[in-house]
Amino acid sequence: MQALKESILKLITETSTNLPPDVRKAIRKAREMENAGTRSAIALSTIAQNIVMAEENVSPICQDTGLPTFKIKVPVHINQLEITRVIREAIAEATKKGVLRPNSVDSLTGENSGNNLGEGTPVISFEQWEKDEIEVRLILKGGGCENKNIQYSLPCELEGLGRAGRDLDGIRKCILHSVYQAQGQGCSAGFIGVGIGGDRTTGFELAKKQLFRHVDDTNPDPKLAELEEYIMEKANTLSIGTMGFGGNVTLLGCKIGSMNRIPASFYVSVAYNCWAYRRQGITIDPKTGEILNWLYTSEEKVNVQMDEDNAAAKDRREIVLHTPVTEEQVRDLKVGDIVIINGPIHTGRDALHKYLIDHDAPVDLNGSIIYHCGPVMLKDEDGNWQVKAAGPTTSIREEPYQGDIIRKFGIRAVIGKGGMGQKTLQAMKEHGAVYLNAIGGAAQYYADCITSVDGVDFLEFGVPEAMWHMQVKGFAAIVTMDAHGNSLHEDVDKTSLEKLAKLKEPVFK
Ligand SMILES: O=C(O)C[C@H](O)C(=O)O
Ligand code: SF4
Repeated sequence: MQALKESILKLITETSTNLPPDVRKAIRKAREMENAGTRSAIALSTIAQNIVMAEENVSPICQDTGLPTFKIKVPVHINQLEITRVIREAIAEATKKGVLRPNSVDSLTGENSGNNLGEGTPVISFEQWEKDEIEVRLILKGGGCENKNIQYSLPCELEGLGRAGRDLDGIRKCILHSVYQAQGQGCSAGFIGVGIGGDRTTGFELAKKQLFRHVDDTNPDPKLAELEEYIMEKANTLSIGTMGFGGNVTLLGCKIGSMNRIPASFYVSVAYNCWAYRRQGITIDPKTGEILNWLYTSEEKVNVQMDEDNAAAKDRREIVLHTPVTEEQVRDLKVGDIVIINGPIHTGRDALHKYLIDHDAPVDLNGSIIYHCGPVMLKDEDGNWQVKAAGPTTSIREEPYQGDIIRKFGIRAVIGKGGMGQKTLQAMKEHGAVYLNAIGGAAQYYADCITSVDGVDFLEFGVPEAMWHMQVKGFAAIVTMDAHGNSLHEDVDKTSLEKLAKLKEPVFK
């Protein structure tokens, strides 16, 4: 199997950089459903642009290339140990090339292995089958949407929907609730895989297995097909929209599987996948290791871009900010404004926020903008850092720290995605700061706005967690929390909960 490593490397590269046609089709359809000029339409336009850039640059669609998970089917005589060894080599090589971000972190020490290899990473599972070829499927599911997975134990009480019993209607309620609770934090509009039954482990496995189905297939079980269709229709009435900006499209796909359970347990497990739904598969010749077929392809090229892409945003103020920013400038901003940033900004996420609580910052952060981002970085031949991908990460993880850090260091704006909570909103009001929502997953689009890397601190935290000092030009984001106590995230949460409550009455008897 000489060619196996090359084939796996191609699979990893294709999965990370080129969104499959069925996913593109779903995004295209979403674009057609949103009205031009709205926040969600603008976000989808950026997403579409990013998809095209990733394919052209052969670079990650999103900087979070997730936990690489391989599902492999082999004929009986195949050596699984050899395949595992080759996959691990290919993963390390893809990381070196910047196709994958180094994402494997020791849970006790926090140390990043630097090559995506470590205890439990990547995930590789085998199954035997009667066919002659090898099938390898890969999913790169990022952390933000993984954090939005949810498991319900029936019966239970659900916000907005009341009691969910041990029947099809209870299952219906859980699935609707799973979409509501994700809000924009998992980079909506998303796809869900649902597993009914099993135990806590096999339920989630079944849910994730659904994510390998084609977006446009029909469930062979007519009851589940009906439920999938119902969820697709109703989830889109919640008006959560792209990135939680409000809008007509909240869910892009719903796939449901069912398995037996034991009498005392009744789980509904939901795996939430962001729009950057990166999964691909190949069949391989077991003699040569060469690729025979790609599993998620189509004859026609699906164009995600539209004529409206250059249309101006309707009724929206566009404000250019040069860093450092003054209190007066941020107090003038309102929810809904588009901000274009020029000048130096600094990245910071989980490790940095924890550190800054009781340490000084390595640079002056007065008037600065902090970007919640863990980029993919590569050093070029001259030893200079190059940004390979740099979209925002989910900000809510910094909620316990952010307010204190804004006050302590005089930060004027935070860029991230998914919004933050009351504690941060309060600090922004008191101190004079804003939250700027960038488009999650648009890692190529934002990498393009970074004109140079001035330096890095805390590289010992690992590439994603380090504090990168960058110069940006034309970096666009939307004000979703302002210094007057307004939060678009709170508003969308509230209205979507009201809409969820409208779906309380039983549907499936
Ligand atoms: O880790 C990241 O860069 C992003 C993450 O996938 C997230 O959605 O928060
Ligand atoms: S940032 Fe968004 S698009 Fe990227 S992996 Fe996380 S949830 Fe997915």
